[in-house]
Amino acid sequence: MIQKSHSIKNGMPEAAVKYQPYPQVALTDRTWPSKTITKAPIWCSVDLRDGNQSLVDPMGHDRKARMFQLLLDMGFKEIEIGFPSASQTDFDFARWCIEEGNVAQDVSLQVLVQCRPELITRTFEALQGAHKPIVHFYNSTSELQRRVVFAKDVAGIKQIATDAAKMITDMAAKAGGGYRFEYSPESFTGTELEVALEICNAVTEIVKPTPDNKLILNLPSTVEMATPNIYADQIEWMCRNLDNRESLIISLHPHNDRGTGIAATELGLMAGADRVEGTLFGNGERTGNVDVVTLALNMFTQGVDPNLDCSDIERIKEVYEYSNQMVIPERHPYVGELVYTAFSGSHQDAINKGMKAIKTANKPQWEVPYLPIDPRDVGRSYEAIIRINSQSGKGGIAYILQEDYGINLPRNLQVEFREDIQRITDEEGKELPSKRIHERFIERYVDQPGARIKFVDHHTYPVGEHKGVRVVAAEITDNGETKRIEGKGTGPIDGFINALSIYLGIDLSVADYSEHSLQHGSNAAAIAYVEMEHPGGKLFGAGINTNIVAASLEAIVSAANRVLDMKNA
Ligand SMILES: CC(=O)SCCNC(=O)CCNC(=O)[C@H](O)C(C)(C)COP(=O)(O)OP(=O)(O)OC[C@H]1O[C@@H](n2cnc3c(N)ncnc32)[C@H](O)[C@@H]1OP(=O)(O)O
Ligand SMILES: CC(C)C(=O)C(=O)O
Repeated sequence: MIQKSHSIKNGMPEAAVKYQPYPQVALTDRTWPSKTITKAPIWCSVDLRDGNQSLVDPMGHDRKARMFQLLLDMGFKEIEIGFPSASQTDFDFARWCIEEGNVAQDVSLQVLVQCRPELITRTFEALQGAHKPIVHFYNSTSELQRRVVFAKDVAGIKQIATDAAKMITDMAAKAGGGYRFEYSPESFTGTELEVALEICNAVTEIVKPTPDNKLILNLPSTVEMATPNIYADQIEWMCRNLDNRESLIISLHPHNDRGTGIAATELGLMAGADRVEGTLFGNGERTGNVDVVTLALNMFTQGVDPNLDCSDIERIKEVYEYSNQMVIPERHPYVGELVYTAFSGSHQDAINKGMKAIKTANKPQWEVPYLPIDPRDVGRSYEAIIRINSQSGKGGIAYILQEDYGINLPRNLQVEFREDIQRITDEEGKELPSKRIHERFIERYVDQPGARIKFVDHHTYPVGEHKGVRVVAAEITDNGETKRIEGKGTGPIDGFINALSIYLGIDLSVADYSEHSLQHGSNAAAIAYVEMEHPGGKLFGAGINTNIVAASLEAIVSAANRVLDMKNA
């Protein structure tokens, strides 16, 4: 039984009694902090092995085959297809990949095996006929596992690794060569560096790699135990001290127990590693393996070609969800449903302005606030960039009306309409879809069901001796009754507002006016906006018509109706 901690603090056992801090690495002249990642590593997908071994229901043939095809399509050149000595399913899948998988010659199939003779023999059976397969053998080397799991000292653990290395290289030679090898001191992050170095060097001595036929030395963060800088120190230390470094490919295999798998991998690459093993979106044991899609897209957004095709992230997600039978959360980097969406006002305002600026600048560089990547680069659209709820502002509402309906609200109308939308979102406490925002705009400013005044028609004619002044004679309905009204002005807007002011007995004037064509919808209509000054202040009206003058006069009527509503309220 696990001994109970005596002292309790904040309801939990006292941390310093139950857990120990991870030791620092003695590397005062570390160089990785000033390095940058300038090229993609060699990628190896371990979805079909490490990912698969963590699933509630491991993949059968169909789920594996679909994932395998995706990995090939994405451009992985090294794919760990399973642990063929562990199960018939994995054995048969290896045979299928070799015999029917249509694997190009530049792709290496990789399989995992423990350092156990019967499993190694079976692994070679599974690999017969494969082109340059990678035999990946491992044994655990950590202090804890040496003591608790294997009950062996360092020499005994080293012996497990070297015996397997001998057996594997002999079997490969007997089979006529053509194999590649990978060795992992599993639980590396729990292993003293000198011990890991001694065991790795012993394996290297047996495998005898050359610069043309390198050994992959995989240094896994089997369990992530410390901050990412410590992993980077460990990798730099190993890279400096390993024998025959030029004949080695140093590989990372990070897990994500502390939630810093990505950071650890990036720092590990800066520290000198050449290769990364990981899974799509980070499926894997416990909190997962490192997420290779995020890693690749992190590189991409730094201007580095990631050498992995992530251009159809929806397909990657779909296959991930089918094959792993797991669901990707909404906030997952680059792929989550909500990661390209802003609900909050200031973010929406900045995105709206950024998108406009990028269109105007017409430059290839992407620079939109709050969007570190152009969603279209991964096959996502701009549709969901902005969604409206009670946290939203005028910029977001304006963006939606512009993008979805071609309605380009003047700034002061954005402010006015936002107050109306805010009332609704506060009342309902939910997201307001784009369609409802548009319906609300049309109802309030354009259609105005139940409004007192409707515009019907107008014509203008000159006023005898006054140059430039015209009479506007218009037909309107007032609560359904047809009325003829008349006014004077320099143009139809001026004259019509004069006519309405006289008719309603309210002093009205135009404070601002604008219009534009409406590209959306079947009719090529125009929309006009009028900001109307009245004794109680200013407010907006809008009109939509295929005739631009009619649209303007409708906008005046719209504003007048709203003034009347205010007076009656
Ligand atoms: C960190 C990782 O992801 S490592 C990969 C882990 N993946 C898997 O285990 C998935 C597939 N594994 C399996 O299906 C099974 O474990 C098998 C078929 C490989 C082996 O099954 P079994 O022999 O029945 O059982 P089990 O796994 O419990 O064997 C453990 C034994 O192997 C030894 N062992 C474990 N790993 C290794 C290794 N890498 N090299 C040599 N011996 C090992 C253990 O010390 C233990 O020995 P003991 O029986 O003397 O106590
Ligand atoms: C076999 C090794 C590489 C492994 O999966 C791990 O350490 O997590």
